[in-house]
Amino acid sequence: MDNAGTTAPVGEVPEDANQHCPGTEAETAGKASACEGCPNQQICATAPKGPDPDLAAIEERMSSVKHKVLVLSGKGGVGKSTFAAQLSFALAGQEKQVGLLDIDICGPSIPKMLGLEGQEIHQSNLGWSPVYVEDNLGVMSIGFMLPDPDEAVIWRGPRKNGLIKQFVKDVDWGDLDYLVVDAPPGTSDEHISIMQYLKATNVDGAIIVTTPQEVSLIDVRKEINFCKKVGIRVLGVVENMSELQQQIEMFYGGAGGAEKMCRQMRVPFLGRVPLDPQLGKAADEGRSCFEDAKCVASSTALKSIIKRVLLATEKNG
Ligand SMILES: Nc1ncnc2c1ncn2[C@@H]1O[C@H](COP(=O)(O)OP(=O)(O)OP(=O)(O)O)[C@@H](O)[C@H]1O
Ligand code: SF4
Repeated sequence: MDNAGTTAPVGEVPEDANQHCPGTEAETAGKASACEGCPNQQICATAPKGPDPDLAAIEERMSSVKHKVLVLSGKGGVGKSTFAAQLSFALAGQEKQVGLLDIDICGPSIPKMLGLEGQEIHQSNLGWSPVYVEDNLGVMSIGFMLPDPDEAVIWRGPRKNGLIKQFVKDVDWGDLDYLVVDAPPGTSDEHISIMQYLKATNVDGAIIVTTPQEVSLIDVRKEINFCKKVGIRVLGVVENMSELQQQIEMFYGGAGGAEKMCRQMRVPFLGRVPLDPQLGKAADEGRSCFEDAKCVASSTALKSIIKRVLLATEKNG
């Protein structure tokens, strides 16, 4: 799809005034104007309480999105963005209308993984227009706003929160079957923000990506507990890079750790994706692995996982 159909490029994200407050002892503590946009508001004792006036606009915007799925991981580098990108390609390949939202503000890799590096966001009278891979696959990421992809984004929580709010309130997604949200690793400001904004809008749930290593699984347990705490359903866990194609177990402990952990934590196990250099190559080149015969090992595994995701979400209506 031609992305140039709209008007002026969106400029730099405006500076958020509230970068100063480390916690409840700030001199501005509790003043509504100073606290606006701060992701700590839900947990801050001195934050002014009251409904966020933007929530109604977010609900309105999200009312045209049928299913919302978050892709999370405890640790970085486990393949979460790769999974989110391939999930989006797969859903779009099934004629679904798909939006992929990258809220990894400090490390946006989605533009590269979708082959959209160097693209810019445009604005129309309906809001920010996503960048389109295909007519039915639109993408939004801070990566489109950075003049240099190597530039480091060093933002405090309130400013990240402000941008995430804009992503769910101001992006003209249109009617979507699926909005896939790629979050940064861990449970940080971005997670609190997205949960806060999407919770009221019927999120289907979260998919958690991990590797079989125990250090990764420890963080997955935290991630599952975080989801339970904020009331987001865990659709299931994906064990990525689970084995070498030659059946060599790379990680101490080998494959299967995630499935055992899922039984203990009583969450669904969605399946394993093998370590497949062809999948890494497809991700680096911004391509769908489903259209590459060389990716047969990983794409077969991904297809059966995505089938389970579809079953779990479509049961929701
Ligand atoms: N199954 C796999 N086989 C081979 N390479 C993979 C596989 N999954 C992911 N990779 C590669 O591993 C690297 C890390 O993946 P990715 O960026 O998706 O991880 P991430 O969890 O999103 O990381 P972060 O959130 O820290 O940016 C990428 O180069 C990707 O191509
Ligand atoms: S809500 Fe945020 S800005 Fe307001 S007092 Fe608490 S920590 Fe500071």
